[in-house]
Amino acid sequence: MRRHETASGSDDEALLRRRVRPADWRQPEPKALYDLAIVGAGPAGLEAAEWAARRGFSVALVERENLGGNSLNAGSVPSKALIRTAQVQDGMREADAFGAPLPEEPSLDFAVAMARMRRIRARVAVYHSAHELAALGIDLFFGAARFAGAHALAVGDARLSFRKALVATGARPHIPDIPGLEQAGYRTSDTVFDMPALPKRLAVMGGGPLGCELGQAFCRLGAHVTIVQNDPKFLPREERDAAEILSWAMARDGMDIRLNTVVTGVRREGDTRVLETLNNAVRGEIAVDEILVCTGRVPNVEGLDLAAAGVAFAPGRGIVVDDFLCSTNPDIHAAGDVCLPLKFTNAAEASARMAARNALQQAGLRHDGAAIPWCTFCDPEIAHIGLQVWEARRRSIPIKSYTVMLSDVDRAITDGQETGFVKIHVAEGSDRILGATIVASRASELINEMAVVMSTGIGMAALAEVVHTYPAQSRALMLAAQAYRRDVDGAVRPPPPSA
Ligand SMILES: Cc1cc2nc3c(=O)[nH]c(=O)nc-3n(C[C@H](O)[C@H](O)[C@H](O)COP(=O)(O)OP(=O)(O)OC[C@H]3O[C@@H](n4cnc5c(N)ncnc54)[C@H](O)[C@@H]3O)c2cc1C
Ligand SMILES: NC(=O)c1ccc[n+]([C@@H]2O[C@H](COP(=O)([O-])OP(=O)(O)OC[C@H]3O[C@@H](n4cnc5c(N)ncnc54)[C@H](O)[C@@H]3O)[C@@H](O)[C@H]2O)c1
Repeated sequence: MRRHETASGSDDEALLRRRVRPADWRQPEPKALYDLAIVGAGPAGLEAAEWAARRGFSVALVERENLGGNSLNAGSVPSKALIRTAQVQDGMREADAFGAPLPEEPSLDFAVAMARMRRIRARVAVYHSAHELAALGIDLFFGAARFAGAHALAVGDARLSFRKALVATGARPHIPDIPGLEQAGYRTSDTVFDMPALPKRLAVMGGGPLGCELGQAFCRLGAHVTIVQNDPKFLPREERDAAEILSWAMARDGMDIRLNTVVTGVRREGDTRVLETLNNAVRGEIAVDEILVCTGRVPNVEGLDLAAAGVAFAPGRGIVVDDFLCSTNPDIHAAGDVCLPLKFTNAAEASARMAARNALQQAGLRHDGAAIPWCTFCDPEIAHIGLQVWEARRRSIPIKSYTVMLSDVDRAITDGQETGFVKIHVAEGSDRILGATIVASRASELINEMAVVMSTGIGMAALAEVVHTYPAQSRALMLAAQAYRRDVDGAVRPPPPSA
């Protein structure tokens, strides 16, 4: 990062546009037949296009908006850039406790924070820019694609004939049908990164990864945030103790938490938006300046004329695919948010690589979400891979869990980041690791060690022997594995007799 950021972001916006949607782009002359035609250039479409082009297949890639899709333009990248500013703010508030008091109260220049986010977005865009893709030999078309038969796409006047196709059209924010919401006005992840000023009062609807990440970030930036979740807990996909730590952390930050609460209506009073809520039988109201809707995402299947290609889809679920990511048309696969229940950038990329290999090389790879790690980038971060405890119970899989609290990990203590735990689930009677949940300041990094361990089949016995750096938070994983060793050994063995 530059030492002195400025609020001027127009150069970065122009740079971003040149990379993700150049104004002077000339559509290529379509080839007679493409090996692979891809609809959508988000993480899934880009991954498949680059994988196939590098192996010599002819590729057409169609994007109706901006290269990079949701992840680059209004998802992972801008959100993490803003979350980093929120962390810096929070760190300054804690500075006294580290013996490094600030000379004055920390303040925030929101315009500079947003300019930094735009600069980062433009910078990251370079890796998959239009010119990079063209240099790889990919025929890139801008425009909305629709199927014009089982083996053809139409983009404006162009007709793209293909041997195989991949639908990677992603998803968009789901907007709940709440009386008055539309008239009152709201933001979603598509528009929140364009906010000109930090709202004084912000209501976040939805306590999934999106609502929790952005809610906590805006709170730390200085907004008064009320988060409304219709479920009894945040992050319903996560284990209860992980979600409870997050609830506690958000409350400590000063967020107003409304669990088990539904918004029944919204009205506008001048510049104020008033949410009418219901918690059990109790009615309430929340007055705010902005509403951020974070209530899930719905797959983009409209306007594709999927019926013309014999591709079935289910409302809410998206394109129907089999275990090999093949749609009901054997020559059309799908990948990413348009067909997966786990809507993450890494899942989109992994599924696209697999779909491309299945389509073009008949690789026969079976898609299995169990190998996908994910993380919610709150403080503390909450990461998971593989089996959940509730899932094991539902499927009657006997498991044993080994937990290490971060407050017992030296590096977490030295850093003052003791909130959280590492929990590894093992198949009972063996050392086979089936899943892990990590709540820690760096859970997004720690979970990748579990991904390596699980994908290579390393068990708890071997993990206990792997030498980790000292002090490091990742030693928590080693300590959990050593707890397993002590468990199976029955007791700590006596030291060997001295020679
Ligand atoms: C705020 C936010 C933060 C997130 N943070 C993370 C994170 O930290 N980590 C993580 O792993 N995931 C995160 N995600 C999720 C992640 O962004 C998505 O899972 C990912 O972008 C999905 O990739 P995709 O390629 O399937 O779809 P998308 O990124 O949605 O791309 C699909 C593309 O298809 C195009 N398209 C659609 N229809 C057509 C058509 N008819 N013709 C041509 N083009 C079309 C769209 O314009 C779009 O560019 C976040 C999401 C949000 C909203
Ligand atoms: N770090 C990450 O990987 C990351 C970050 C942000 C988003 N994402 C992905 O983007 C997608 C969208 O995220 P999301 O959090 O919006 O979706 P989500 O479906 O995971 O969570 C939405 C939450 O909103 C709640 N909800 C639904 N309707 C509501 C209503 N009317 N009022 C109050 N609460 C309501 C639900 O109970 C749910 O917990 C997800 O698939 C997520 O995985 C990932």
